[in-house]
Amino acid sequence: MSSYPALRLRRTRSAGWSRRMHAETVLTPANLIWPLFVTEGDAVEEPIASLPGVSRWSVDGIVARARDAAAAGIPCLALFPNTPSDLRTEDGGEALNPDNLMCRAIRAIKDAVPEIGVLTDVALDPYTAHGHDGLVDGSGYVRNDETAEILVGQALNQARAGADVIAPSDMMDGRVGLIRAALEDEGFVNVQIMAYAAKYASAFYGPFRDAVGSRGLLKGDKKTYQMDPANAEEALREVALDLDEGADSVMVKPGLPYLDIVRRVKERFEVPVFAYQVSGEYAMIEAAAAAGAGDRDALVLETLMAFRRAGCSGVLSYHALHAARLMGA
Ligand SMILES: NCc1[nH]cc(CCC(=O)O)c1CC(=O)O
Ligand SMILES: [Mg+2]
Repeated sequence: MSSYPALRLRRTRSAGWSRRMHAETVLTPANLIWPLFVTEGDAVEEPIASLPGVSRWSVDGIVARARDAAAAGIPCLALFPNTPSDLRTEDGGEALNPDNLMCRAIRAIKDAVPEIGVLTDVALDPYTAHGHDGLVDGSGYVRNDETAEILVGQALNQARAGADVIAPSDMMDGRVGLIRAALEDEGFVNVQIMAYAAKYASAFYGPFRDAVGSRGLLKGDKKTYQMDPANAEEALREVALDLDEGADSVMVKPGLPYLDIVRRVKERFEVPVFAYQVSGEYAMIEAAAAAGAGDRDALVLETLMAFRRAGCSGVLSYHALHAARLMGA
C-alpha cells in the first residue's frame, strides 16, 4: 500500500476543499506591512515612474492610505520620506528635526488611525546630500560610529513622534544596541526594534531610490556597509548580533532571491523573521504582468505565499493593499 498505484499524492489535490484542508501555510492580511512614501504639501500625489501604481503622498494622503490599510486588515505601515532637496545636507541633520516630514506623518497617522502600527526607517539616505545612509569621510567611506550616534538621535526623534517599531536599515555595526539602550533610557520600553539585520548591497533598490529622491544623488555604491550577495554565513552572524543587541525581530532584504537566508535564519534562531519584497521585485512583477508574461494577482499572491512558506512572519510589500483586498474578496 505504500507505493503507486495505491499511493497517489494527486489524491488530496483533486478538489478545492481538499487542497484547502491540506494547505500547510496560510497567508492573511496580518502577514503584510505596507511601505509608503511621504512628500511635502497638501493633497499631493506624485506617481513614481519606476514603481508603476505607487505614489508619494502628502501627509493627508498618507492618513487616507492608513485608513485603507486598516480597513483591509493590514496591521502595520512602513514610512519613508522624500525630503525636499534644500533640506538634504552632508550630515543629514533634518533626520533629527522633531517637525520633519516623517514625524508629522507619524503623528497624523497615530492621531487618526491609532489601531495601525507605524514602523519607521532609521538611516540617513533620505536626508543626506550624497545619498548615503551615514556620514561620509573625505575618501567617501561611511563612518560607522559617528553615524550610529546620529541614528540613535533619529530613532528617538521617531519614537517621540509615536513610532511603534524602529527599523534601522543602515547596516552600521552596533546601532541596534545603542538604539535599544537609548529607548530604555527615555522610557520607550514598548517601542520595538525590527532590525534590517541581513541587508544586501542589491541591484533591486533602484525604484526605491527614485521614490525617496536619492538615486541621482548617490555617490558610488553601498558595498562597504551592505552585505555581499555571495554570503550566507555572514547573514547568520549579523542576525545573531542584532538579536543579542536587543532586536525584537529581524529582517532579510531583498526578498525572493534571498529566501534561503530567511529559511536558515528561521531554523537557526526561531525568532520572528520578516522580509522586504523590495522595489525592484515589485517592478519586476508589474513589468511581467504588463508584458502579458503572467497574471498579476496570481504572481502577487504566489510570491507572498512563498515568503510565508520560507518562514517569514510577514512581508513588507508594495502590493500589500492590493493583496490584502484580494484575500478579503
Ligand atoms: N536605507 C535605505 C533603504 N531602505 C529601504 C531600501 C530599499 C527598499 C526597496 O528597494 O524597496 C533602501 C535602499 C538602499 O539601501 O539604498
Ligand atoms: Mg549588523
